[in-house]
Amino acid sequence: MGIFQRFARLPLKSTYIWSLCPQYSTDLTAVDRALIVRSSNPGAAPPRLPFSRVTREDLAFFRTLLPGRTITDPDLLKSSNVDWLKTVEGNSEVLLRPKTTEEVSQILRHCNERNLAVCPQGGNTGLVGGSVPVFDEIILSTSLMNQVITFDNISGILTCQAGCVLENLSNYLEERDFIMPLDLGAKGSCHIGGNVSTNAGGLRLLRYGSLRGTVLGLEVVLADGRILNCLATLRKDNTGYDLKQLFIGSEGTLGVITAVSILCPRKPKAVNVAFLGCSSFQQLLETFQCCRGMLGEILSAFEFFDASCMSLLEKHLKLTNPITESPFYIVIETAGSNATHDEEKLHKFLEEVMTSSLVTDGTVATEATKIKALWSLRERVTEALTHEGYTYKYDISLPVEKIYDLVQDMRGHLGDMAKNVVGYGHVGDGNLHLNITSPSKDPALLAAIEPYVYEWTSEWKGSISAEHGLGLKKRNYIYYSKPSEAVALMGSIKAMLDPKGILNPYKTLPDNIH
Ligand SMILES: O=C(O)CC[C@@H](O)C(=O)O
Ligand SMILES: [Zn+2]
Repeated sequence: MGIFQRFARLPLKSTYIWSLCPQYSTDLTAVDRALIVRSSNPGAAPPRLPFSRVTREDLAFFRTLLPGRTITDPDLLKSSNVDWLKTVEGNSEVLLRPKTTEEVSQILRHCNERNLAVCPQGGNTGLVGGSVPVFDEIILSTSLMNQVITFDNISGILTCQAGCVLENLSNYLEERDFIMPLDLGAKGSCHIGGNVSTNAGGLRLLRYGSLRGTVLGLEVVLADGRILNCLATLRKDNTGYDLKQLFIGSEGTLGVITAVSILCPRKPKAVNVAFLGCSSFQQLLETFQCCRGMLGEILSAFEFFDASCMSLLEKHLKLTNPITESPFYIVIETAGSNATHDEEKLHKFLEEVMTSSLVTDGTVATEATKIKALWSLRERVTEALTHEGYTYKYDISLPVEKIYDLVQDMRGHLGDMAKNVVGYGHVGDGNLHLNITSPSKDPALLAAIEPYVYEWTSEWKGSISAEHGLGLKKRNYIYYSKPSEAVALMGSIKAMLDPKGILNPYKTLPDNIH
C-alpha cells in the first residue's frame, strides 16, 4: 500500500486539545510515587495521542513550501527515526528540512492548524530519546539551517542559525581567535540549537558556566507559527522576564529554536592536559580540591572515569592507557593566556599531588595531537560502552563527595545481573554518568535499577538528569527532582505556549500532564 492510500483512510482533522490534568495534592511522595509505579515501565511510550495524520494535502503544502526538502522516502527517513543509541525508534513518514525561520514558522502554523504533531530534531545525538519521534510525528530537522549570521570580534558574540554543527562553529571561531563556551564528545554531529534546547553541559562547564549564562539571545518559533525574536546580543538586559530561559532546556516542547546568540571566550594561548591515576575516589576528590586551589583561574576541566571504563576503551576501541593501571583516571585541562605561567602552576600542582601520593602516576600533554589523544580517552567512553550490548544510562547530579558511592552501591545491589556498572563524568560539576550494561535489553535488570537509582538520588537531594534532559525515557521520573507544584506550573506554561501539545509530545513532561 502506498503512502497516499494509507493517509486517505485517516481522519482529516482531530478536535482533540490537550488539557491540564489538575494535581490537587501537595503530598509529593504518595501521589507522585504512585504515578510513577502505576506504569510497569514509566520510560516506555504512552499510547498515541489523537493528533491528525498527515494527508495528501499536507504533503502538497509541504512540497510547495520546501521543494526537494520534504522527505518521504522510508530509506532516507530511517536514520532520523532512530536515536543515536538505537534504543528508541519512531515511525515518522515525513521529514522536513527548512532553511529559514520563515519556513519553520509556516510549517508550525500549518501543523498547529491541522493538529499535526512535530518532533524538532538537531544532530540527533541525545541520550534520552528526546530527538526522535515516538509515533508518526513530523520530523522538523534543523540540518539546513547552518549559517553563521554575525560574529563580533570585540564582544565575542556569535549569532548563528540553530542547525550549525558545534564543531563547525568551534573551527569558525578558532580561526578568529575565539572558542565556543561548550565542548561535547558529540561535537562532530550535534547542533547548537539542540545543545541549547537540551541545555547541554559538556566538558567546559566548570570554566565557562552553563548555556543559561552564555546564551544571550534566542529566536524561537512558537507552536502556532509566531516568531519570537529575542535574539539580543547584549551582556546585560534586565527588561522584564528572561523568556529565553524557558526555551533553554525545554527540549523543543515549548518552541523551536531557530537562531542563537552566544558569548564566546577568547581562544586560550596555552592549553595543557594532565592525565592522572588515583587509587581511590577519596584521593581523587582531594586531588580536585588541591587542583582548584593551585590552578585557580586556569583550570578549564576536571573529568574522571573508572578502571572499568578504561578496560572497555582498550577492549573495543583499542586505545592505549598512557599510564600505569589505576582504579580511577582524571583528565585535567588548563587554559590560560601565558604558557610559562600556566606550565609553572601545573608543574607545582603535579609535584604536590605526586609527593603527597594523592596521584599514583600521570602524564602531561602540551602539544595538540597528544592533548587530543588524552581527551579521546574520556570522550570516547560512551562509544566504547555501546559495544557491550544494551546500556542503561543515568546522568545524575549529586554532592560531589557522593558521586562514586552510587556506582559502588549499585554494583553491590545488582551483583552479577549486570555485565558492567561503570562511573565517569564531570567531577567539577558534581555530575556522574552511571552506565550499566547487559548483553541485551533486560527488563529484570531494569526493574532492579529503577526506581532504586532515582530513590538513591532523591535521598541525597540530587538531580535525576544533570545535563541530558528528560526526553522520553526519564519524563515520568521528574518528581524525584521537582515538586508537584513545579511540574504543574510547567504544565501550565506548556498549555499556554502550545495548547494543542503538538511540539515534541511524550517528552519532558510526565504522562499525567497533558
Ligand atoms: O554516555 C553518557 O552517559 C554520557 C555522555 C556525555 O554526557 C559525556 O559526558 O561523555
Ligand atoms: Zn556528560
